[in-house]
Amino acid sequence: MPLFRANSAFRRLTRYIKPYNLWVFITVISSLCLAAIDIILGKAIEQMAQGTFSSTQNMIYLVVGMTVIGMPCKFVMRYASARFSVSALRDLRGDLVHKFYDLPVSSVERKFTGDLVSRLTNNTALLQNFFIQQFANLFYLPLVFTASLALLLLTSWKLVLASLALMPVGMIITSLMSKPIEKYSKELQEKIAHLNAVGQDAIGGLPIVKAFNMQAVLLKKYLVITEEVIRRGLRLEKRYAFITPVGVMMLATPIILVIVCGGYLIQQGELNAGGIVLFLYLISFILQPVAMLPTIISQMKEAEGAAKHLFEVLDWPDERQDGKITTISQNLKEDDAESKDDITVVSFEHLTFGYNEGNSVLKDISFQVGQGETVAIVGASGGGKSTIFKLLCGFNEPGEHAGAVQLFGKNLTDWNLSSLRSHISMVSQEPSLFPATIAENIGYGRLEATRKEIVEAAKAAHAHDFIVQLPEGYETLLSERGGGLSGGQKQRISIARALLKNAPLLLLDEPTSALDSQSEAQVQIAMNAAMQDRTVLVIAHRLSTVRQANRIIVLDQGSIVESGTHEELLGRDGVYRKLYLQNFEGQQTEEDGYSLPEERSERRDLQAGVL
Ligand SMILES: Nc1ncnc2c1ncn2[C@@H]1O[C@H](COP(=O)(O)OP(=O)(O)OP(=O)(O)O)[C@@H](O)[C@H]1O
Repeated sequence: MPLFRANSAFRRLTRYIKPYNLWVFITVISSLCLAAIDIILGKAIEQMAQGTFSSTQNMIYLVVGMTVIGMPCKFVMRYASARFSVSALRDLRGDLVHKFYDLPVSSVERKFTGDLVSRLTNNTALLQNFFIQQFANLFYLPLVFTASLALLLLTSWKLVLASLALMPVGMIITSLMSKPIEKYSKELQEKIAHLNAVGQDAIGGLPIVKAFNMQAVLLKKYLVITEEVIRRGLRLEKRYAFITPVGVMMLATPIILVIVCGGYLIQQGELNAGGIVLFLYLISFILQPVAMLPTIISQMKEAEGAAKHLFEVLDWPDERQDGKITTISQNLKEDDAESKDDITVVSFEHLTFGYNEGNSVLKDISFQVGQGETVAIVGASGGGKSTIFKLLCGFNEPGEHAGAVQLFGKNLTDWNLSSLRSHISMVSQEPSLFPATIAENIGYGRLEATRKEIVEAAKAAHAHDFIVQLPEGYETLLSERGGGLSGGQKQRISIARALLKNAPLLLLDEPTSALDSQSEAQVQIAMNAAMQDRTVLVIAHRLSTVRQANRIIVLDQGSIVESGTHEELLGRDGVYRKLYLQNFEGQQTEEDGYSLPEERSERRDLQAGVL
């Protein structure tokens, strides 16, 4: 049967159903009981019509008895099939979410979020509904069909043949018509996923959409995809519409044939009235499965399409799970003070890296960051600053012969990625918040942290004061976009999270978004707290940050063109000086509270072109 052919999506689904075999068993047993009840009643009706049943009173007892047993059977059948379907699909959803976390960041970046969410919600719902609605039928219908057919064949094989003569024709037509349903359904699911992606992005990017008056353009795009969804949906529905009258025809014609041909057989003395009554009662149990067959086959194909779409995700390659290094080597431990200053936390050795073959984003990069050092990376947009961070977090990995990246003295490729990340705190340019309370958002930095530690981290990040002023304080529920909080407040929550994690290496991507000067000053203070006594690599956009750094690395189109302290670099007539003149000189450094008097005069000097 194609349903469970080797490696088919349904076969893979059975793995999810297996743990709930008890509920599957209950579903099967209750559906078989229901089939048995129908057959017993059919037999009794035949005997009644033939006048061979013991008494009318016994018949009533039998009908009432069967109904009393049948009703709970129906309940159990429906509940048990829902029970195993919901449980199995919950596990599958869990595996999918787990899979999303196991996927390399680089491969998820290329996918539409809406598409992944749609697979997780729409496709699993489709499968769940199929199992709830049709699974029991897969047992009930064949049994009731076979038993009814056997009884009717024993009564009059001629009438069986005559009444079901057109059945094979209907089945062939149905089978031919339902063939493309699986393909159509998969294509529809893909389009729905695309539609969800566009819809989700419209909601996520609402401020920008409005600010740029992009509503009309995006709405048009949405409507074009909606049209496409409708077109594909209707193409699928057309198939169902073709199949439905065939089903009706298959249901109606045998009954007419039973009456016409049965009457003829009675005239010929080959059948009695009881036989006709039995036929009219039992034929429905033959016709019902046959009439439902097209729907079941179509829904099955649709479900198979959805399952394939899901298993496709589960088959995407995972991020590597190997790597024997799981902790910082002994020489980095606090108590080993001797060589502390010589310890290299980050080391890039002649690293060349590109996202696409033949297109190097980083070219022959070499630099080191020692323990306790703060190193700032500066450079024009697109120069490769964030790519360095992505490499350090293992989101992307360098090729085999393209130089080396070492963290805490070990090659990136030898590190177990999850362990490596537990040694790194990261604050990204855009604050990343999750749909959870503020306390939870900070607490994600260290799951075992106590409330006291969370509050301390918030205080250190200068977030505590505004948090306690919120009506629900630390229990304020945030949306994933942190609605209700200012940009600077969101950033300080992200910094508090990084502070709580207290990892030995801090990667800090300074926010460039226009925060008002007060917010910016507070974020700056929070950042300084985070940088205190830590090894920090910071993508710097602010003068006060570069001035604090022990060393500045200047990236230009993927290459390190200069490196040194702020003063050293200003002394050279190089890229840094140009950047300084372009970007830093206009900054309101007085407001961040960190500008030095000589900085202001220096700026005047630079403006006058003296330096
Ligand atoms: N996932 C990716 N796939 C392909 N190319 C990428 C990817 N991410 C970045 N790039 C490219 O790599 C180059 C460096 O990007 P990167 O984000 O590292 O620059 P950046 O210096 O951090 O820029 P900015 O200051 O604007 O954030 C750019 O040309 C960018 O287009």
